[in-house]
Amino acid sequence: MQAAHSGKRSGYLSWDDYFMAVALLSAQRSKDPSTQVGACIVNSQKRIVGVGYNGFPTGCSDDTLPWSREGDFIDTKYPYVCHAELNAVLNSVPGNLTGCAIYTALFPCNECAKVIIQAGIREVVYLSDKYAGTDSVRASRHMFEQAGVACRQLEPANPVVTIRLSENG
Ligand SMILES: Nc1nc(=O)n([C@H]2C[C@H](O)[C@@H](COP(=O)(O)O)O2)cc1CO
Ligand SMILES: [Zn+2]
Repeated sequence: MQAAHSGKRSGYLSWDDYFMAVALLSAQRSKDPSTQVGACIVNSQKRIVGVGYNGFPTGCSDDTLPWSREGDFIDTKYPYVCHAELNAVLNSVPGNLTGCAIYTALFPCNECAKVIIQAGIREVVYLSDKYAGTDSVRASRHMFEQAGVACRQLEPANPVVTIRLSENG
């Protein structure tokens, strides 16, 4: 006989972990061999209004454009790749992002910081800050501070979130 449940399930995902996990799941779509980034935009009603990951613009081939990090600028991924945060904003459902939060796997660069601020997003929640100290991140932090966009590093309640797509194995 199954035990009767008298209370709610424990161990469910917190909102923060849930939105970051959605960002990280989106990152799994990235073709970038070195850094996969995902982002998830959430409105004040805790509804997801946009997701994105880093990749080349629509119609630009993942197989012809370069994924290299080094060499002449034109031969690297950097001039071509759209960052996860930019894609999350551009992919968002038509409407207003004012007052939203963006969950991102990696602290935003200065270009995405401008997009985030101009879109009216008021909070940045990030996991990794692996490029802290670079000019790009310093400029982002400077702009976020001036624009009053709050930034916080997520301390996940659940360090691992498992998603099983098959009942077997
Ligand atoms: N916040 C970010 N969002 C992103 O989507 N990216 C993307 C751009 C590249 O595709 C990749 C960084 O590549 P690498 O320099 O670590 O090999 O992550 C990078 C940053 C860092 O500012
Ligand atoms: Zn960026």
